[in-house]
Amino acid sequence: MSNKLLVKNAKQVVLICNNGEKFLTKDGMQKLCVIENSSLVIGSDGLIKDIGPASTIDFQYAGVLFDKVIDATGMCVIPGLVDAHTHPVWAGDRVHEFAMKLAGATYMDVHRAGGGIHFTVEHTRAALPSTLLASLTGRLGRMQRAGTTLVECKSGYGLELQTELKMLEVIETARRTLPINISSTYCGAHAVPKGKTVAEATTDILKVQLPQLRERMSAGALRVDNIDVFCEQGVFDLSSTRSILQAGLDMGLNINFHGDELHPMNSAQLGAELGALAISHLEEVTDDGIAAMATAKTAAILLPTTAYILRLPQPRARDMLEAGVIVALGSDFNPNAYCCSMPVVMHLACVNMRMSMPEALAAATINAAYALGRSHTHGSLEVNKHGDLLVLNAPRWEHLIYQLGGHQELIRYVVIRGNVVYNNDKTMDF
Ligand SMILES: N=CN[C@@H](CCC(=O)O)C(=O)O
Ligand SMILES: [Zn+2]
Repeated sequence: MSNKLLVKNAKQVVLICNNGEKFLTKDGMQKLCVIENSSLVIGSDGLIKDIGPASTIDFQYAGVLFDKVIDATGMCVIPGLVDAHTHPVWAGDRVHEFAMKLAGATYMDVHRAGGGIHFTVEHTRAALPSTLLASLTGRLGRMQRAGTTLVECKSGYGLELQTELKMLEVIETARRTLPINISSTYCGAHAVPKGKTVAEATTDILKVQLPQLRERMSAGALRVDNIDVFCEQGVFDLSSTRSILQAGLDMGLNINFHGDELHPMNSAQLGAELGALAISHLEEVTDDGIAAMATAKTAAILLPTTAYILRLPQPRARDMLEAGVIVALGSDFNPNAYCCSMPVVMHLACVNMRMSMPEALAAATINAAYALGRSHTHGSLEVNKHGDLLVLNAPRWEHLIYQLGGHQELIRYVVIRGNVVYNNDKTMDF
């Protein structure tokens, strides 16, 4: 059988790491593994078969058949980007709320007034699965064209069994039919539904929603990877968060939840204690929380768009990095933060959170893959990992971050498992 793809003669190939690391911290994030004038081979199984100097690969593969050859002369190759936090299934946009927030309303002002998540819940409950699937497909396509090849997708705009399952089923259909890799998250505790107390909502999740989910998962109808809770004042408190996350863990789900966003809740300490794979947001995390996450190897998924749009204090990326926390990035795509682009997210992380460009790229590849439990197969260009990569029309990879909003011109090809899923022949010469 012929190999799927040869990407030849790239100016730079950014491997990220090359010793099977599952994540990078501290100095490891500063010194990414980059090789020059190199080629990469993806085999018939869609996995990376070989990476090396262009002349060596030319010699070794002389006469070997490839389904496709990309001449990457003058271009760069990086791993496909990993978006570790999105809410992409919903109906009803919130452009009107953006205007309210620009005029001074806070996120919780809008939420308490029955808008925010509640507005989206109302529209998502009423939407047909086919409508949700069509908009999800469009959004995932946009993300893919911006370089995302693995994305976490949450439910959480149902807050009751039927709509939560509808959302997870829509995500499942996307996972089975689209090329983009998906990590699916049950987020039934995204808000306390109108008319219910926290205790009632928690009981519904524990006694109704999770058992039904478990049943569908064991029947093979649904694959769900992670469990999420919005642990926040006025949403789910620490003790209800604990019981929901523990129940998810007992079902085999990875813990990956919203914590310490608007108030210090000790979410980081709770996550570390429960062995959470990741906690998102953390704008209000304490020093103790940071230390607990570093020790537990719980990844911090930082979301630069949230702090930017809501004008919140920035997450303390530098303190986390210095403490040895595994820092990852996500777009937080949702009706509040309408951003599909990880290159924009990396740019914001560098400018507003003071990360370096190598740190941002490590956070958007290997560390984001770790946060989703996928860093053994994704997040770096290493032999036997998935052949998911981007070819950039630029002589140095840093252009993808430096050129704010420039990804539409810079990304020449997006490749998933050796297949070109986006060929941007409109790219201009550098
Ligand atoms: N903070 C909670 N959840 C989302 C926002 C969801 C929404 O506003 O619809 C977030 O991560 O930013
Ligand atoms: Zn979120």
